[in-house]
Amino acid sequence: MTLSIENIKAGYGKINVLKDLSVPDIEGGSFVGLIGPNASGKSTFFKTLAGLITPSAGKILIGADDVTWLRRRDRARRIAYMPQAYGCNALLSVFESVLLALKQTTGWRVEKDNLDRVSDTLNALGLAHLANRGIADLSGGQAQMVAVAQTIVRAPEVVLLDEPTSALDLHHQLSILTSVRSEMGKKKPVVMAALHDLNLAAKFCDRLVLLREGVILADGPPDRILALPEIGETYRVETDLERTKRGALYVDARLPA
Ligand SMILES: Nc1ncnc2c1ncn2[C@@H]1O[C@H](COP(=O)(O)OP(=O)(O)OP(=O)(O)O)[C@@H](O)[C@H]1O
Repeated sequence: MTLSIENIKAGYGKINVLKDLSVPDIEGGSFVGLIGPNASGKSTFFKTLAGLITPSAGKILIGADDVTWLRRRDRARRIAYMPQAYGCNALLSVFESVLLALKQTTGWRVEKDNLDRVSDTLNALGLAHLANRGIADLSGGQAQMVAVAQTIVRAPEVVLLDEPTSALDLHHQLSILTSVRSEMGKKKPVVMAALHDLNLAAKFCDRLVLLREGVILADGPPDRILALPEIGETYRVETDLERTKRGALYVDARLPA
């Protein structure tokens, strides 16, 4: 399975945000980082892929299927989206909320298989100990990890995570992205995550797409993209790309003198 995004234009009413945006040939099983400064259009891009915004031009293809005009509910079976704001005050336990996410695009009859799938997802993300907690009573970081569970539980073909680590401490940033990667090993979905931390993006992503003002400036492997002068220009900082002793990429950023 391959996801291809071709010449998408989209925005809000007369406000044009995404200007002819193409991301071709994203192979199933790859983890793509969407990077770019505040207001560059990352969430708008995800909302367009998820069917919450209708593009004025362009195509979204999963394999040979054109899903651009698929109804939102049908599309949700194939593309799961975790928005940036995910708060919930419902009187549901964590387990129930993930089960609800699993069942929202199918009938409501719950099979044992569904319960196993919820348990497996919570286990995989290290959240089993929270299963019976009320979702309204979680910390910000716990709620964010549960939102990731709600997104990946259906094992869709495309997973869109809008800043999945913004509320997480260092340990949980690494553990949630490691778990997402290892879950990907099974069904090989395309995973796209909007990430502000370029070092995390370098560590986990196979490919980075750099967005500025609704235009893609660069698209390629992290070691090439993060070395481009466009990175510093886009974020309005000075950067150097280094390799640590362990071989990891490290973006050293500072404000211009
Ligand atoms: N509902 C809306 N109506 C009008 N304009 C909007 C709406 N939502 C977003 N925008 C505008 O679209 C542009 C892109 O916003 P978007 O949320 O896609 O950026 P982003 O890259 O996700 O930003 P951030 O990193 O700050 O989350 C911004 O100029 C924003 O003000």
